[in-house]
Amino acid sequence: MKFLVKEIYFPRFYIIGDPLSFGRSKRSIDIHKKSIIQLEVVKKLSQKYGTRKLNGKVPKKFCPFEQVFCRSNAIYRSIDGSCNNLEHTWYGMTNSPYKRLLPPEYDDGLDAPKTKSVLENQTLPNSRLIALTTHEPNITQSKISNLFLFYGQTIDHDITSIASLLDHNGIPLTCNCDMSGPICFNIEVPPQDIFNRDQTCFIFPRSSASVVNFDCDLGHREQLNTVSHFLDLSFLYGSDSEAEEETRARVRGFLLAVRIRGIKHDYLPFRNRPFCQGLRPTDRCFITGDARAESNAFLTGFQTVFLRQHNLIARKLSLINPLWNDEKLYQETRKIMIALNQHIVYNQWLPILLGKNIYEKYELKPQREGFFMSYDKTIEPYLYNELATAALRFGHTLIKHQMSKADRNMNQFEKSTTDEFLFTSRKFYRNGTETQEDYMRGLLAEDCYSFTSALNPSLNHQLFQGTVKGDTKRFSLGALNIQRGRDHGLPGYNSYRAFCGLQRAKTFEEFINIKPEILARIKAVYSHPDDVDLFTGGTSEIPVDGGVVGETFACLLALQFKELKFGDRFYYENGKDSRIGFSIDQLNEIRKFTMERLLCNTVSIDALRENSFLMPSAENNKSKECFEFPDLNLEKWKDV
Ligand code: HEM
Ligand SMILES: [Ca+2]
Repeated sequence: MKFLVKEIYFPRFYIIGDPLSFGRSKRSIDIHKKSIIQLEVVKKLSQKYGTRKLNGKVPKKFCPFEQVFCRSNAIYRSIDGSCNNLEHTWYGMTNSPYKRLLPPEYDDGLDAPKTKSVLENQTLPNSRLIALTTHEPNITQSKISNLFLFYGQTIDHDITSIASLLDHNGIPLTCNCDMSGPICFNIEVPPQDIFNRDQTCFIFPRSSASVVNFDCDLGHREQLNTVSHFLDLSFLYGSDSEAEEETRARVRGFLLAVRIRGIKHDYLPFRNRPFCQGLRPTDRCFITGDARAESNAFLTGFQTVFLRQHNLIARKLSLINPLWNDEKLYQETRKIMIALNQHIVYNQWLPILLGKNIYEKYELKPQREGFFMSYDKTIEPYLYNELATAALRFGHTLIKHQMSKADRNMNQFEKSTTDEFLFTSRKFYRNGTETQEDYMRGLLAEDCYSFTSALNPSLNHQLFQGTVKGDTKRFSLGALNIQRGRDHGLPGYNSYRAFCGLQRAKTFEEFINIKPEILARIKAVYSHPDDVDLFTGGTSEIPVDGGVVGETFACLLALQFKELKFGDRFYYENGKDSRIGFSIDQLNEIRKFTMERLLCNTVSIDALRENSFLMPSAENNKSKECFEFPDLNLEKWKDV
């Protein structure tokens, strides 16, 4: 095995030891500190003046954000998303706060996690009790492939990573069961939890705090997104220049990769061993644009697929344009890659997620020809807090308890439970190089669960059991998602129903798009319809016609992806600025590209279903040879 360029000593590191604290960025430390000061002041002011709607700004000295200056003639996206919007240069950039659809409902109106029921003097039910009652596992089948699901996670990692609390050295703050107060919002283990009787709590460090926006308006506790909010493949290229530097090979536009003699595919490069903390000394972990790439084997597979496709395009472009230097090759390849991915998201993934009606209503479908001329600079292309904390987590309910790998003939083998796929990068090389291909083919060969509130037992009862060295603590993903919503002060599910034009329920029975057997579980644990948490209510809905998720999540997701399209100056179809966009010939090449072609190029595979996001049981989804899926003709990028 050899590196594309020599192995370098990388100063930046990710610690793999703490599975809850992925959103790490040293910037968040300063932002958190200043935001906490601001919150204390705002709390005092609101006590004194009795108002929660405070006008005014944080004094400049205490505002963690500064003006972002841009080169007006830049023709490529910046690495952190800044300068996308030329009037509001910070819109959507790395380390900026989430925005919200509805104002938060913190207990004190500003900062304290939500614990109160709408019923006087009552508290919300324990998050773990809800997870036990309503997210109880069951077995379902679907027409959707695991590929659809884990591509979803890959997309999520492009657009959101909630900042965790870090100490001044950048190490995540952790909690123990005796701690409470500003940092820990632990979940008590209820007596009904027969799976976790040996624990007294599930630890829960709160998310890092931010001021409410870049302008530093006085206001409530907000949370911080540590990746660029745009769909710009930041999981591959990084969300800041440090990460970009790590991942680039600085040769012919390539990303750093490992080549193995006699094998045509690239592999993710290794991080030097001292930096794989939490893993065993002989284990290896990878350099990628996103710290979470290690968190499960399928996600690592997708990271590898995108790395391979980047290097394939860079290599071809360097032959077509021999005079282009590394920088030009890298930037042009990155631009094409981001476009290909946006095309797959908008053309193939979203219609399945949302169903035809909502997909069309929100104008998400790419055009068949011509340029898109509706870029709107007034849109703030930020992630909504509600999406990061609830709606984009829809995928958690689709993850099977057991998943298998598949060989070249798509025969499944070696079924393993969810837990066995987590933090398993070491396995990728242990049995030769086929392992990674096997995981990717496994995604194609199997369906995921259908959308119900159920979470598989590994996730709901024993998350991370045994995956993290020296730590036997178990978590519950259901409880974590609910608690995260409360940590962020999210209003209840009923408010989002109303936001999306559904009826606001006055009684549980008015949740008419929730199946009676699920509703019975909700009623058993909640005292009032307004108390139902967004994750729980959203995942309990019957899926929309022809889509994967229910009506409320579909509405939230559609709105988010609409804004990421209309509010992204570099959206691949945008023809308003010819200096930054593609030529019409190039754009038409991108329009030919599909997820199937991506896999044919990057995974050892001979044939694929016409729509690999769907199982063969879906109508007319026949298998096709790879050569039948067109690739883009890079000659259209030849300099003349
Ligand atoms: C084996 C697979 C998976 C595991 C073990 C897992 C586990 C987790 C955990 C522990 C968190 C952090 C929870 C918190 O502290 O608030 C998280 C966050 C999240 N997960 Fe998953 N997840 C998996 C797959 C997926 C999939 C398939 C999707 C979507 C299709 C998804 C979407 C998300 C999103 C959007 C977040 C929030 C990310 C952020 O903004 O920080 N996950 N997941
Ligand atoms: Ca991004």
